[in-house]
Amino acid sequence: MISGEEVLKHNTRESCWVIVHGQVYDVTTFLDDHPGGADVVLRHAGKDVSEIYEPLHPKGIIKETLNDGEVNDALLRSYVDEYIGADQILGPVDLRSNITKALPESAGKDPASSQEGPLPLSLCMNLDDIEMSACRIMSRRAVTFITSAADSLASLTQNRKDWSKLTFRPRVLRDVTRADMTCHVLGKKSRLPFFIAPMGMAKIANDEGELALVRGAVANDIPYCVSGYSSIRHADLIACQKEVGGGGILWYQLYVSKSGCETTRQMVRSARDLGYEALFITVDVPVVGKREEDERYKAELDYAAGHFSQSSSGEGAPVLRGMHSYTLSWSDLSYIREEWGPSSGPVVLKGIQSAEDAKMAADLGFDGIYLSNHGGRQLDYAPSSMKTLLEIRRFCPEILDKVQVFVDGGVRRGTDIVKALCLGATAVGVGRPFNYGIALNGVEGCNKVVQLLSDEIQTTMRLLGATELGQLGPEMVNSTILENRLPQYLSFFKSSSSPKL
Ligand SMILES: Cc1cc2nc3c(=O)[nH]c(=O)nc-3n(C[C@H](O)[C@H](O)[C@H](O)COP(=O)(O)O)c2cc1C
Repeated sequence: MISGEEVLKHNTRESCWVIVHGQVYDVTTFLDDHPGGADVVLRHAGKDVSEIYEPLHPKGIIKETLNDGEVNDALLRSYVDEYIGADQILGPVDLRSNITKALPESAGKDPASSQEGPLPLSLCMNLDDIEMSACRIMSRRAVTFITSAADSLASLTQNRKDWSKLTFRPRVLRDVTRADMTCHVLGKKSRLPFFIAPMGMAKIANDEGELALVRGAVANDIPYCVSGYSSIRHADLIACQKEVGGGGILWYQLYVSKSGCETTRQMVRSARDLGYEALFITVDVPVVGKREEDERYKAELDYAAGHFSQSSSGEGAPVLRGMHSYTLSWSDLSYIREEWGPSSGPVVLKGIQSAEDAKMAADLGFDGIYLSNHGGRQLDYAPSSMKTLLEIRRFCPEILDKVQVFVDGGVRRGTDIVKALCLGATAVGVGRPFNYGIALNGVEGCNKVVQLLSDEIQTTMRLLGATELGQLGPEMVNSTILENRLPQYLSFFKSSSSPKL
């Protein structure tokens, strides 16, 4: 048994201990690999961090990891095994001793303390109402994490603006009693042509986290692409899907970790064995973008605590934010596909932002491409998914017959979704609004987001003169403004060599 006083002495970068649920861990060597950065751990070094740790990490992630043989969620184990060895569990803390507790932090005033309460869901008329209402009740930490985007926010704002630059060309005098929104995605039928985009750490928005999103996906029979950084164990999400009736479609989103090929293989294997129906490999995060509001928030906490960054990287060291593989290349995708296996379901590349890469993915036989700039969180001034889609239509339209195309970023209206479908998208991803929905009222909030979008899609279809999605086509949209802004010259005109997988 280790006393609380003893643990408190280990509060530096050289020796950093923490207590989680009664166990003392030496996390010194893990500091630089902590996904949230070393500073957040160092701020609480020597203390009992259970209350802060709990909402952000899947239950039992450390304990089960170290409990050999009893782990059934290798997706988590592979990650933690990599960083926390058995010798880093130092033993139970003496509960009679003086234990210093780290309390959940908040920099500045939480929106939750504002006088204005949330709007009841029944008074939310669109996704902007849902966002405004959720931001009134979420902690500042949650608002910061969910809303933040890269640098000058150019990609973030352009995402929304580009949807508004497309206008419709409706046909009238058609019988539109019926408006069938069924769509076929990656070999499955979905009731609606949109899905829940992958977002890590959903527990930051609501205690149920990803479970609320799984329940919502099942209840509405739509796909949910679960983030590899889920704050609920993947095994529990799959179990939940079965418990609530087995509808919906769950896809697994993979981040390739910098810790190497074996970790990645293990994650892919576990996702496959758990029964995820498709693998989405995120390829736009060799490093994490410079999300200044996130960084400001952390800096303010440090400043308030009189704690200054103990970052180990010296001056002049390369800035490689995050813990993803920054060497990931086209040729690495072959081992990932091989591990997933040919009969385990489709494989899609998420984060494609140019016609060249779209063509490369199609030529290499991927089942889908997911055009996305990560909700403006990665490269500032990256193209919106709509610009990339139009670029593909102009420079390599033949690939639209070979791969399914997913788009996301700034989608807040049914009209945005219909525009994307008219121009060749198979289905459309919606991110932040689902986090805002569950923040307001768990699965009910998720259902409300689905209901608002589905109502808007149906109405748009009817007003366009379409009774099923197959009738939507490019002639129903005027995209001239965006087409005039497309690049003139693409690199694949000069290169004949594509990598082979
Ligand atoms: C809070 C948050 C967490 C995210 N986490 C992931 C993730 O774990 N994996 C991933 O591929 N994309 C992630 N994304 C990007 C989304 O999948 C999606 O591309 C983006 O949110 C779409 O833009 P929208 O939020 O404007 O709808 C995240 C986005 C947000 C806002």
